[in-house]
Amino acid sequence: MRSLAELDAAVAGCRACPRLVAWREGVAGTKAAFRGEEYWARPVPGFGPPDASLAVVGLAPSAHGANRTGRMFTGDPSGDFLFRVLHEVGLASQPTSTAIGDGLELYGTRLVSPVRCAPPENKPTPAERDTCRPWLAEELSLLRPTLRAIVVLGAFGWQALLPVLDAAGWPVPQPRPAFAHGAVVELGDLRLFGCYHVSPRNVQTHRVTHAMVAAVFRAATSVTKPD
Ligand SMILES: O=c1cc[nH]c(=O)[nH]1
Repeated sequence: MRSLAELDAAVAGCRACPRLVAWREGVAGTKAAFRGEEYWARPVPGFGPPDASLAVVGLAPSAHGANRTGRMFTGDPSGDFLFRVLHEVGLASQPTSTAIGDGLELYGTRLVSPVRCAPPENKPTPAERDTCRPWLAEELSLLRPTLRAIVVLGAFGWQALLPVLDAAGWPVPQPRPAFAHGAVVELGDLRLFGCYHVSPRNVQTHRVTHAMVAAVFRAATSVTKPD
């Protein structure tokens, strides 16, 4: 079995989905605010320690966020929101995440994604989600010895994750539970928490607020850090 660092390196070299390869590379440098910056423009590995007890499942890197910086949720408005919450609940060393090398550390928490490449309009196809699935499956199996809780940001991540957990032998109920904000599902020694995605649209429409997301992460940390 390879290590998480070896998996991260393999993820970053993936070229399995021609549409996503073309998009992640073609979109680099097209936003005025970041013109002249060198983009990562590759698949984005997970971010956080290999012995994390909490995983956070997002959707996919954004074109000018993680696809630019090479780190999950780093450099986009969703990340700006998420890292403020993670810092507030004691899971991040600082409330901001701007670039690899900015000093940010996550405590017991790993950010993972069902799709590793930035997709057009933030919408991966079902075929792209399925092609990307083995990366998520392998990452979760490497985290398994310490993993006790997963916060899933949005229905896409929920629907991508449950078949992975099922196939890996976690006791996923049938029919599979539906995504909802505030959903909590016990899978033996693992607890899943549903949370609306922290996308700019959800934040601007007040579908999701800082307090709502912080409450989910506090519930999750009560599992991973019971004292
Ligand atoms: O799920 C998401 C959304 C925005 N940025 C990411 O890196 N992941």
